[in-house]
Amino acid sequence: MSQKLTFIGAGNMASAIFGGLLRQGYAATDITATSPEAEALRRIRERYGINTQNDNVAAVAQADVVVLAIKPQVVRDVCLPLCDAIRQRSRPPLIISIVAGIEAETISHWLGGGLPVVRCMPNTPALVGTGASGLFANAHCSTEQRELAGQLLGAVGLVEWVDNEPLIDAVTAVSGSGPAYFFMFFSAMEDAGVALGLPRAIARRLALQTGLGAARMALAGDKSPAQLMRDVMSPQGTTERAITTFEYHELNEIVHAAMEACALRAREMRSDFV
Ligand SMILES: NC(=O)C1=CN([C@@H]2O[C@H](COP(=O)(O)OP(=O)(O)OC[C@H]3O[C@@H](n4cnc5c(N)ncnc54)[C@H](OP(=O)(O)O)[C@@H]3O)[C@@H](O)[C@H]2O)C=CC1
Ligand SMILES: O=C(O)[C@@H]1CCC=N1
Repeated sequence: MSQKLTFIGAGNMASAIFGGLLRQGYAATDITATSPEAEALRRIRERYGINTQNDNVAAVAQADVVVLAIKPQVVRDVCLPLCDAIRQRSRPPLIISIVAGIEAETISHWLGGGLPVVRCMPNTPALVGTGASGLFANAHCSTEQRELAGQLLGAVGLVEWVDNEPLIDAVTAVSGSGPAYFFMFFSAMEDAGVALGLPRAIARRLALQTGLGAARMALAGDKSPAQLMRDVMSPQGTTERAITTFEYHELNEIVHAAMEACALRAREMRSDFV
């Protein structure tokens, strides 16, 4: 994979992906990131050793792959000025958009139309090589471009393809935003552990290790998470009491409502920011 990658935007998610790629041995000299903030670019250069640019037009000129890693609010204003630079290319770059909500066709249109676009919904654990990304390729993508996008995101974690673009909103609700749900749950477990008398540092380590162990165990075996939950519950034991309490407070309904709201917000962004 010696493709020239340009990240438009060098924030949380871009640095999680290029940080993960660098950890996998991707050449720093093949990665460029852009930002309007000179100070942000200096920090990125110092920390990651990649190329930086404050001129998006110049940064896309030589790129094989352009990763759009800016906020949905600014994506239109960032894309429109890139249109000429992309049109002038004999072979247009592959566009990978990680922007929540905004459709591949809209992005292609803003960049000049008829472009190969892979919409990707990654997540921040990409930074530690344990990301989970959902990908959708538009009809202009070649098999090689699909494979390239899969390899790039695959270097930082799990890749799952969907063949229906609206499903990217569902991916956003499960894995794109998902790390935040677990961080919230870990934080709540830590606080509850402290309330029960544990030192905070110990409560945190126990909660995090338990999450890691539970995920590893579920991934390693054939049992469903629901079955694994039942396996922990001894009749009339402690876990049963905890699970009954979660059920009484309708945890399942809360999770459904939160994830529906998440997917709905992704859909709303199409009208808010287009
Ligand atoms: N964070 C997450 O967990 C995930 C985010 N996403 C998507 O990734 C995208 C980026 O999110 P995230 O990384 O969290 O956001 P950040 O705010 O951390 O990063 C966005 C970056 O874009 C920069 N930027 C703003 N304007 C321009 C411009 N004209 N040219 C180049 N760069 C510019 C910002 O610079 P400055 O700060 O100076 O304005 C900032 O560094 C979003 O569209 C989001 O939907 C997808 C999956 C997960
Ligand atoms: O909150 C957001 O809008 C982005 C998209 C998925 C995760 N963060």
